[in-house]
Amino acid sequence: MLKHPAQKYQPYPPISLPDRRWPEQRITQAPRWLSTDLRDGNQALAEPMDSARKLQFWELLLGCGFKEIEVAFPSASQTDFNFVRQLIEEHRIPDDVTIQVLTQAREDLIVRTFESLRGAKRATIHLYNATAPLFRRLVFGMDKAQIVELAVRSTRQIRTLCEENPDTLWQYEYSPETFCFTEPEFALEICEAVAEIWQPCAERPMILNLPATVEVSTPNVYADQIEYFCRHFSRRNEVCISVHPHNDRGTGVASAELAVMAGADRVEGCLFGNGERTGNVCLVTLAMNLYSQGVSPGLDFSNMTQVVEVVESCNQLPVHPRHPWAGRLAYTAFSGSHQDAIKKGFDARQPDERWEMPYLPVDPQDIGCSYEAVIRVNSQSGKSGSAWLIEQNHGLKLPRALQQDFSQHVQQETDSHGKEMTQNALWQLFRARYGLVATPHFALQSYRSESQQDGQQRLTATIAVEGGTRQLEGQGNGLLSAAASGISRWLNTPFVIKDYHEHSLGGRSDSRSVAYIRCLFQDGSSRWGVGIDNDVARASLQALLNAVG
Ligand SMILES: CC(=O)SCCNC(=O)CCNC(=O)[C@H](O)C(C)(C)COP(=O)(O)OP(=O)(O)OC[C@H]1O[C@@H](n2cnc3c(N)ncnc32)[C@H](O)[C@@H]1OP(=O)(O)O
Ligand SMILES: CC(C)C(=O)C(=O)O
Repeated sequence: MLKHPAQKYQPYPPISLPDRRWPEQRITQAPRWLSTDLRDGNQALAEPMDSARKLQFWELLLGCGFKEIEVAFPSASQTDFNFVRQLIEEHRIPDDVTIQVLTQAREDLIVRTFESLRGAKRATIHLYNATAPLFRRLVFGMDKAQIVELAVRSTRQIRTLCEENPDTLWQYEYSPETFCFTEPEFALEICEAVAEIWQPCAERPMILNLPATVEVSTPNVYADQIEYFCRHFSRRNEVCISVHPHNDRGTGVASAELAVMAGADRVEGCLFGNGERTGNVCLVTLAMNLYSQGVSPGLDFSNMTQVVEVVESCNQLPVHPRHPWAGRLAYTAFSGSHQDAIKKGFDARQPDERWEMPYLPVDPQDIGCSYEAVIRVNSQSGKSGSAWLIEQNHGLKLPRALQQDFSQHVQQETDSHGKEMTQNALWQLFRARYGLVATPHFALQSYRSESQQDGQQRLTATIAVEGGTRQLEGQGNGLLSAAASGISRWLNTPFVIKDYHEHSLGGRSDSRSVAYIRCLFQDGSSRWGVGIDNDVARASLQALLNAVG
């Protein structure tokens, strides 16, 4: 890289709009959406979609609720042409959906484009030509007037062809490609000239699409350009202003949002930001950003996992695991303090309340995800993460001190191999540590307890130990203290019960109880045991045996 990049690169001059109004605006309703996955997305793939993949993507877009879909560049390839024919001839286009196709401003290509649309009930013809100085000079070798004439001539041809095919409800879209680095006055001039030919009105709808073909400025500059255009375009009320942000600087989403604040009515983009170079703006992100603010996006991503799978398969490109809202790690916390806050959030949550959840701006269930992936455990995790998983998967509500104790074992384990602990591995570790195994070291077989006249309990129990059995006898002011005194004598190890907790195990079909006991030994060490049984007394006694076993 250069030490002095200014010798090679310069910023595009920002527009002067000191009385800009967009910073005060709020987005309170969704814009019109156009998916260009099957056109701009498709043209950026190493292997463009065949008709089967296009059809699968088309069905997905309909399922998500898109009403405007750019389906092809019909004059580009037979595949694209045939796809448009297939949609029309097989009556695959719902009445409330408009297909859109793109063409260059070239007579033969426009004719071919119209051929592809024969018989369509409604369609948008999308014409583009680049307007920026660099492209005028380098690509077209034309001056401003010639560039305007190119757009005007093609618009006239398109209008004539539309009039010759009155059975289709036509909409016209014109894109001054490279709008974002075209002189603002010239972008206005060429759009005025095109609109003069088309004569937009309710019967002849028109979209002016102002693309950030290559994202070259900060999003506020793009917003200024859009606001300037909206304020100065003479037929503003007769046209729909659309934006088409690319993502070269990684700020495509911000550009689109600020452009909508600046007056844009419509946004073109692709699912998960596929498209030329670093992609088109991601429509999933835009829609979910609105949703997270309580604004209905008019698109449905209730089954986000399926949307990701279909898009990955059609584009043959992966969706990044940390992609906003949709990546498989987008709702996952590995780190301890995040997990702790999330667990507290879920513990405090009341049904039907407004969503207030630390680190989770939307409820993963709204997009079809379970809470399972919300917390995953590795060496960065603390007590709450493991406790959450044990509770979610097995219904055990671990007392705080046991959470801390278990967390140390988890930490040792994850530090030893440096990897994530699966939910199963976590549960196996818990069982092994606290005695929830098929044959505990000391296993309660049977017990009998009697209340004495002096109020004391007398306990007699049979314990399976190392292949044999052992009789245990003890007395105390309750069942557990009777067991503790018997065990102390038997093992010749004095200890006291420091913690005792029990609860029933959740669901109606589950009548079991779980007991948690911590024993404090004379040398200051302490150990936890856990017992689960249909009988709460048996659960407690086994928990005690597990703590000392
Ligand atoms: C920003 C965007 O995404 S725009 C959409 C881009 N998408 C695509 O290009 C995908 C489909 N394109 C294609 O299949 C081909 O480019 C075709 C069929 C359209 C045209 O193919 P070709 O005739 O071989 O031309 P080629 O691809 O080389 O295009 C360059 C020519 O078109 C001209 N051109 C480029 N854009 C336009 C336009 N919008 N209107 C008119 N002419 C244009 C160029 O000036 C150049 O002309 P020249 O050969 O006289 O110098
Ligand atoms: C054709 C236009 C809208 C385009 O794709 C772009 O400018 O990126």
